[in-house]
Amino acid sequence: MVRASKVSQQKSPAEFFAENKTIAGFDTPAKSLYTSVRELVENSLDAAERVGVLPDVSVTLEEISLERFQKLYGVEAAERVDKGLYKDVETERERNAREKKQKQARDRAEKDAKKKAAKTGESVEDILRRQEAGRKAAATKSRRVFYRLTCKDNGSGMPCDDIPNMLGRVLSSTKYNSVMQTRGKFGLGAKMVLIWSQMRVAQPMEVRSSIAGQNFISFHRFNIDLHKNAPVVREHKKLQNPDNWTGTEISVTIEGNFGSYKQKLLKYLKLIAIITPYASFDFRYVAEDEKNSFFHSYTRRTDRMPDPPREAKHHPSDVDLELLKKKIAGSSHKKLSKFLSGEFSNITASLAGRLVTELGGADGARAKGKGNIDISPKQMTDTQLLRLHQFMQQVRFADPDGKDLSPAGEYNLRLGVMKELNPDMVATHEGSAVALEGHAFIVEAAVSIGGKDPAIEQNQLNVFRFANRIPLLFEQGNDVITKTANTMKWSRYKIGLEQGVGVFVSIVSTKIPFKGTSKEYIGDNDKISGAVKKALEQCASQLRTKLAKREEAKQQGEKRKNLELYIPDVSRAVYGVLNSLKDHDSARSRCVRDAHVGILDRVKRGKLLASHFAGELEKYVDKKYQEDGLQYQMQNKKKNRVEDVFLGPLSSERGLTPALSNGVCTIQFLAR
Ligand SMILES: Nc1ncnc2c1ncn2[C@@H]1O[C@H](COP(=O)(O)OP(=O)(O)OP(=O)(O)O)[C@@H](O)[C@H]1O
Repeated sequence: MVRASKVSQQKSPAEFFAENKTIAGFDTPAKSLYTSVRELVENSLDAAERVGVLPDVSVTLEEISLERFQKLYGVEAAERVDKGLYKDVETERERNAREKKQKQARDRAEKDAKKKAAKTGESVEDILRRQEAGRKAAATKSRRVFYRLTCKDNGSGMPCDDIPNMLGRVLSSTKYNSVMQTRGKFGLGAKMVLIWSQMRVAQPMEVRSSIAGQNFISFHRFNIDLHKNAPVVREHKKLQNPDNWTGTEISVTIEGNFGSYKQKLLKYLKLIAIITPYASFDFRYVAEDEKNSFFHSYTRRTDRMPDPPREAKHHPSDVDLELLKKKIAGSSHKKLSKFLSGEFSNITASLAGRLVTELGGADGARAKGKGNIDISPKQMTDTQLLRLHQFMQQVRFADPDGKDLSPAGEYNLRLGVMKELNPDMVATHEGSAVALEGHAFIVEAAVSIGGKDPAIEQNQLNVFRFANRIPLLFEQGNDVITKTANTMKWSRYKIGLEQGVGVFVSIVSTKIPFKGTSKEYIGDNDKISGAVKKALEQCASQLRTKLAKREEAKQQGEKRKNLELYIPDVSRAVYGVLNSLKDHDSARSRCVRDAHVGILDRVKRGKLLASHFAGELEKYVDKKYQEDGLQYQMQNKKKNRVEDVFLGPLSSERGLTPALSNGVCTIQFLAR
């Protein structure tokens, strides 16, 4: 018989997430390293944008080998005496088994290498050497490695007293209680970085931060007491701030595996640079072996930051009873109608009046002559509240308009794609706001064709997803954006995949319906899918027009080239005929009209050569194509065709002198 445990147990949120860290994106050491960088970078961007500052974010990742880690933190292993205790010391049996296995693997590899060599012409030795290098690299990847991760920004900074709570207490955030587009959402990310550190490294997090107008930098070192879900501050001091720096620098030591996630991490940074071209990102990797260190800089390409997102009110259709009670408790409205119009979006004063009258009737108050229900919300009984909530679910409210959202904007999206990937062609579109469960969302998209960047693979659709301007890199196949992009009939728009097509979709909303707390993908949803499709179709139609124009220009060019090809032969032939006629008087009288006598004379005197004919023919071809071009433009004018023209930013940075361009031409201003 199994006895039910009599002792009831509770778990703090910190303990829960420590035990279930996978749901927050902290799976393996490699993924945890990636997620840690991501969480800190996204907090930095939120912090800068919140105060309207162009973000400068720098990330440093310093590799710390196991040996150095042990020395650094004084945990060097004592000399081994009882060797049998250690799992990395082989027993006799284990060694024999390993050697046997290795021999079998070697024999197999040799056999395979011989087969491959016969096929490819490569030498067996080369193949084996490469395999050995691969094995060594895999062995390196499986070694335990630690990293000192530091992320510094120029954002809002954090009030000194808030730091331990905001970063050392799970489920604490300044982004709760507001209906607002933010990257952060759960009040979890930075704390998970510390919890991950505590689980493998047990070192505190260090935070330096200063807010505007503060003449010192606050410094904190702290851990989380998982059981109490509370910060444990180990050191707190005020440092001098001679440069009046505002921002935050968070530093933590974690276990990780950069080798396995290097490409993922760099892709993440590239994508975040695409969607935030007004930010500058530095990524410095400091390896144990200096030659493996590197530095990547993603430069700011515009000072035009999207208007920051604004706090919106809750939409009445997305309000549950608990939220209703909370809002009532926190409000000072004396009348229900004022409460409704003051606290919720899409309820005007007149609608609030209608709602209250209707509610009074339905509630029986009006029918019983007890006056209406426009009382203080705080005096409402539980039944009245339940009734109000149900009523709010039945009423048809206008959708939220999305005015408080902050999409990257077509300009930024185009600029980001151009600066990071430099494709041959790109089209962008920003859709209008759509509502989903009381939250507005906007889909913006870019579709690119070609380019040499390895991020765009040829012969396929390369889908890049963003949600609230965060790149989403995992669960690609399950995401609504990928699924929608894959159902598009690209050939209908004359878009072939040969050159590699890039599909960039960014969704912003006051509530992104992520699947899970790790914010990795958005599940299937008809409304989102419909809006994504619409945006992609718009981009695809623009590209079809551009491709048609390019094809037309190409054909013109080819025709011209073909004509030009004949010019030398034709000139030589004409000259040859004239040259043979010049001395035959009978021919002159029979075939040559007066007007041509001069030509023959000039040929005879050597004043007219084949090169002159070639020159004239070239002039003719030139003129013809200028006239055709003019005619083409006139036709377009008649059809009142308007071309999109884009003006690049005035910047002295390399490769970005301002340019006016459309599908036909580019005017480049040279900065002097
Ligand atoms: N670099 C920073 N600058 C200013 N404030 C910060 C910074 N990093 C974190 N914060 C503050 O700490 C809070 C907690 O951050 P945390 O990453 O734990 O959660 P979040 O960003 O609110 O949500 P999510 O778990 O979805 O990322 C944030 O809401 C923010 O107020």
